[in-house]
Amino acid sequence: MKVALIGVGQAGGKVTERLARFDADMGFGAVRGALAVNSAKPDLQSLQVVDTQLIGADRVNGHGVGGDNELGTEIMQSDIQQVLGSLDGRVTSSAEGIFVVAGLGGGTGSGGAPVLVHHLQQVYDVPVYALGVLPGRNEGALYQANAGRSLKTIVREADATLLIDNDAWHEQGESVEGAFETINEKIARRVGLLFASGEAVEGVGESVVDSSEVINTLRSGGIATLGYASEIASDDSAENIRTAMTVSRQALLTGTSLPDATTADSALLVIAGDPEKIPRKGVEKSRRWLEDETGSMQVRGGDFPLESDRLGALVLLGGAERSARIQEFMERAREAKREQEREETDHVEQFSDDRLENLF
Ligand SMILES: Nc1nc2c(ncn2[C@@H]2O[C@H](COP(=O)(O)OP(=O)(O)OP(=O)(O)O)[C@@H](O)[C@H]2O)c(=O)[nH]1
Repeated sequence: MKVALIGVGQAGGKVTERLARFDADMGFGAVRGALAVNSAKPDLQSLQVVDTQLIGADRVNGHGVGGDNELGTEIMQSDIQQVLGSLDGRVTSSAEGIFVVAGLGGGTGSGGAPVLVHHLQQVYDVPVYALGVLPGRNEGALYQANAGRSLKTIVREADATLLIDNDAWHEQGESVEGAFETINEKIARRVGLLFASGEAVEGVGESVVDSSEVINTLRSGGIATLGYASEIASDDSAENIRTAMTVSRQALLTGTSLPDATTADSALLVIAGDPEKIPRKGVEKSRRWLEDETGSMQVRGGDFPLESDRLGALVLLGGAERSARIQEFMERAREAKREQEREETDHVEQFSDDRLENLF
């Protein structure tokens, strides 16, 4: 799937850069243009391969919005024409979709990404998707509350929102902050493989996945998730039947970007590996298993021929917002918002509390 990427905010920019690099290093050619937009100048200066656009300089002078996502929204609204102008030539006629990438818990990305998606929808005919990063459980209340509001708005505006939970793809024991590098790398590899599905394919066969399958799976709208797992493959494809099943199961159950999200409206199973080693029977079995597990009648599938000694499974779910994980997150975000409001009232009330007398 040929895509144009726009990262908003610090996380958005870093993830976009990783994705663009992975795609270029692998020679896939799926990323057709990449731009990072931010109100913090130093964050943009640290990026090397993507083009950059500073916004809100008149309001925050290149210093970022410090987690104020309402300010992030305002800044994007005021500078939207500049951002759309910078995209001229990047969203070429070859892009089949646009992805707006952002950490939903901060300020610039959280507030700005939904506005950008809204405007892109008016300008471009191709689908506009969001790639949103949810704060981990241990991140503070401000992040949770920001992400709740941002997610609600971006889901309304985007054709689909692919969610990555910051708790999902890091190693046990690693702090979330220390793990950003690991998480970003995994996002780049997994989402990068999804984009490349149907691109740069040699010896196209009937079973090879086409990028329209990705678009059709995302047509369910709402929230999408992506899972991945791989194992060393045997040279004999018959011996890989069990491997195909194992990696498909792991991709959905333990390798997913949004843990515990298994109920979905649609799904796509991509089996990546050396075509000689991909077991047809194993692929069929895995697909039937995925139908049962997701409860979806719309399970698509296809191969992604790759030179590799491993067999990998990518599982994309569309319309996964009914999952318990999303409900749990939204409750966390609402509680964080209530907590913030209580603190604000406490701050005001502590000066009207008459247990301390005024001086005069
Ligand atoms: N996966 C991942 N998440 C990140 C990264 N950097 C920040 N985050 C997450 O993104 C959220 C914060 O968003 P940022 O992108 O840092 O904030 P911003 O949009 O630049 O907004 P301001 O700094 O307030 O202007 C938090 O939930 C972080 O955990 C990163 O490199 N990778």
